[in-house]
Amino acid sequence: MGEPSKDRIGKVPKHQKSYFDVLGLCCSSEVPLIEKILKPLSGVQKVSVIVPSKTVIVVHDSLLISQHEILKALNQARLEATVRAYGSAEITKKWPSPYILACGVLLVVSLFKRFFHPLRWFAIAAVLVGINPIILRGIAAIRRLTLDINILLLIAVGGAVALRDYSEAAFVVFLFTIAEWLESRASHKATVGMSSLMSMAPQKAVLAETGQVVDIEDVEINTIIEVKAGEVIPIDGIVVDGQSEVDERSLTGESLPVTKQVNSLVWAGTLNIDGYISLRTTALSENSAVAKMKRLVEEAQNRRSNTQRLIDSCTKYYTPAVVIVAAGVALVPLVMRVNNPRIWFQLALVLLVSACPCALVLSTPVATFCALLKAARIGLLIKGGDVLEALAKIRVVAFDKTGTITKGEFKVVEFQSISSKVSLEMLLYWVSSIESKSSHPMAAALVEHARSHSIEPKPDCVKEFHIYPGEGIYGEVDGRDIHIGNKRIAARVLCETVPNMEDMKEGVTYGYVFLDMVPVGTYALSDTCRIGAAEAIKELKSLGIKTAMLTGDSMEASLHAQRQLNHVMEEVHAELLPEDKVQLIGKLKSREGSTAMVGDGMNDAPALAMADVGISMGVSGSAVAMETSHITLMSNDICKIPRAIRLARKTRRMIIMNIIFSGVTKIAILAIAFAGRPLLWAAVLADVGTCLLVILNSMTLLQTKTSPKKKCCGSSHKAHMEKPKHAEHCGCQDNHGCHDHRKAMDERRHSHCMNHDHPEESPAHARCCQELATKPTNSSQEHSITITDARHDSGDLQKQQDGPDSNMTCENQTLKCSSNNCNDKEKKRIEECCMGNRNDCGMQKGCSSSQGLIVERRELGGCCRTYTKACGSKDSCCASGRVQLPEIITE
Ligand SMILES: Nc1ncnc2c1ncn2[C@@H]1O[C@H](COP(=O)(O)OP(=O)(O)OP(=O)(O)O)[C@@H](O)[C@H]1O
Ligand SMILES: [Zn+2]
Repeated sequence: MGEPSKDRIGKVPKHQKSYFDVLGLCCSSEVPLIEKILKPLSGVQKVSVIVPSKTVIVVHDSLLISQHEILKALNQARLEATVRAYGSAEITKKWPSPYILACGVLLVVSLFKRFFHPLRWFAIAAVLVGINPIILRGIAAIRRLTLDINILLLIAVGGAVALRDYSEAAFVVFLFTIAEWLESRASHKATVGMSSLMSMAPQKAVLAETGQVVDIEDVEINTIIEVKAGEVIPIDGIVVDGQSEVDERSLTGESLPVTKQVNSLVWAGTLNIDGYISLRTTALSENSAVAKMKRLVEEAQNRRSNTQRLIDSCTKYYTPAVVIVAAGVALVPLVMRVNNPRIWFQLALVLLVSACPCALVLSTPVATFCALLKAARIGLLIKGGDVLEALAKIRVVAFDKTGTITKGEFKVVEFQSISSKVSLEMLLYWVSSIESKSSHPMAAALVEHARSHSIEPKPDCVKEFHIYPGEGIYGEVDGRDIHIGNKRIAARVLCETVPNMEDMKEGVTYGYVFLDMVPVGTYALSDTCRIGAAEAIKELKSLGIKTAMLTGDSMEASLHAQRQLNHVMEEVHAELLPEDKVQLIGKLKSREGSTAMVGDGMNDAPALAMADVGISMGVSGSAVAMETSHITLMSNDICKIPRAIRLARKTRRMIIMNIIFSGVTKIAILAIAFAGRPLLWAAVLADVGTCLLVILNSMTLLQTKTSPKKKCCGSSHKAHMEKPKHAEHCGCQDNHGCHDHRKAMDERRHSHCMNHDHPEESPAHARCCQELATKPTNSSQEHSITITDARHDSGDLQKQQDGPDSNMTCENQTLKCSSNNCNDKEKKRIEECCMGNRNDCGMQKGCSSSQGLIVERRELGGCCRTYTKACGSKDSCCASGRVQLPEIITE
């Protein structure tokens, strides 16, 4: 991170990234040409060519070479390049050029030569009018000593004219130019998708102190910047002032706004919907999550898949080979003075045109490009075509437990001192101080537990600190050696007898605190499964994929999770060290075949790297996991895994289809030609037509839903019938029915609608808010449907986990509450239930004190907000937060 800022201070080289739309970029056989042109230019550092969207990205030193000079170099080669303004995709020509149209008209006129013979000269005119761009590009290709489709076509046209087949020549010119135009129109759509990714983050930021507008590249870490309502957040940061709803769709694919307040993390490229916030930046703009995503998507385009490599290396020999054969077919009969050399000559021309492997070369990259784009739109970052290919072949998916299958939001069920010499306060102080240095999800819960006992952790008092992966942590506080962790850590401190905790609640994770070699404290933590988890796994099963759980947690805790999942997981492996996970992945690979691993933490990174496909959770997840993985789920929604696999399989089918299609048409044309009917126009039509069809076919990947039959939450649920209504309600397009925090989301939407007005944003949205204002009862009813359903989704699981009451009751109560019928007794019950159920309202997570941990705030967004805004007092969170709906609106 130090390097770029040095650059800035020194002001010497200024790296610039320029985007060019290059219309003359027809297939990937032109990629080496463009590289040949640009790479030798001084100041050009990196060139990437994205064929499907006809984009060339150049990283260059703007002092040595300007955008304009690069443009000139490209256009000298007749590549029809234009500079793309930041993020905007140029609208390609709506209509074909007048030359193409004139060419077409002249051609049609010439077809009447049967009735009036001189009309055939119109065909020559058509050729002359239309051929200009082909000639120019052909000349440029010759200068570069390459053989491309333009030259092949020129030979073919010249040959047809020599044979006095004027109409044939005109047909070839017209078909080729019109098809090119069609292609550029088709790929424009892909370009738009691509640039919508690129334009996500704005280029300027506003400094909060001075109001000065600066380039985002010049913003250092820890700068305070401001973002007004309706603006896109320019750089990743932590909110230091204000609160707002933020639309994170561009990053996570989730369409419901997330509430942000002080200490929330916000990401560049997400939209601040309705509030004024100022934030402290946590990254340089080039390292923000969205910049990383952009980089990855761009790199993904350049990473060729195996199929593509195969095709590319074949076509290297294909074109010259066909040209040689064509020359042979034309010349040999001539030399041998056969009777009818004309037919052989025509055959040679057909062969020449067929020598262009355009469609074949396009078939993989275009499909891959569309699939990657589609994936990015639903919040899945796939790092390349080869990953997509590997994903289609997956036989087993292994999941890490904590933070992947489960939410990773632990509750402290039990925390006690077991030594008469150590008070509970002392124990809490030691544990929280040490844990505050750890990023393990358990650490957050323990720290929060101490806070709830009014004990502030003092990380500064921790002298030594060490993490034992899979075991726990060690720290030296005020001269005392403290170990915290599981049974393994007991062995490490040579403590032989671990306190017995068998009578604790089932399914919790036990932990021990050791002072030197003596156990002084015990605790138990519980975690719950993500709501979509069981469905996601079931869906994988329906795709014929095996699933396994690999966890560092105890056997009891993992079996408990397995029970929550209704035993859908085929294998459960517990108490694993990071290296055990790697070994197991290796075993799964050799036993079952291609294996994917899904994980979140640092401990999983080696296993993620070992797997054929490593999938990491979330932008907020560990950076190491994101780097080593092949796929990143931008939201923590594991339902997207079966979706991704479906998309990958579909893409594979698409590619195979494309290859067969383009191959078969070529062979058919050649077969007809050899059978004695060499049709030049048919060869051109087949060539450009297949190109076009391959593009259009791949494009369907962008449009269609990747989960056609079953959504992972189970389509039988009522909520899915409600979804259209729901979607319309807030103006959101994406399906988010199976979202992990459906309920929380709904609350967010709810509070979102209650707390702002911005009709200009989206009419549907405004309608939603109006509806809420005028018909509180109605809307809360709709609200409650979703809640019921969320409970329904996880109903069986929750029952097993918490016994008959708690969660379910709480939700039922809220349900009643929100319909405005709460009596005091009920309210009381709800309060109690909320107290015991932190995930519901976030009360005990420090919401009210506005000092909660960042991650928790992020997760708890909606509730916190409703809560602080509406009721302001701890005890009435769930109870009155929603009941007071109408009042808030009139407020
Ligand atoms: N910071 C910590 N504080 C307390 N205990 C810890 C800590 N880190 C690890 N442990 C203990 O070590 C065990 C294994 O941790 P590890 O990170 O390998 O796996 P995990 O996060 O529990 O589960 P998974 O592998 O499914 O993510 C934990 O279950 C916990 O008991
Ligand atoms: Zn919605």
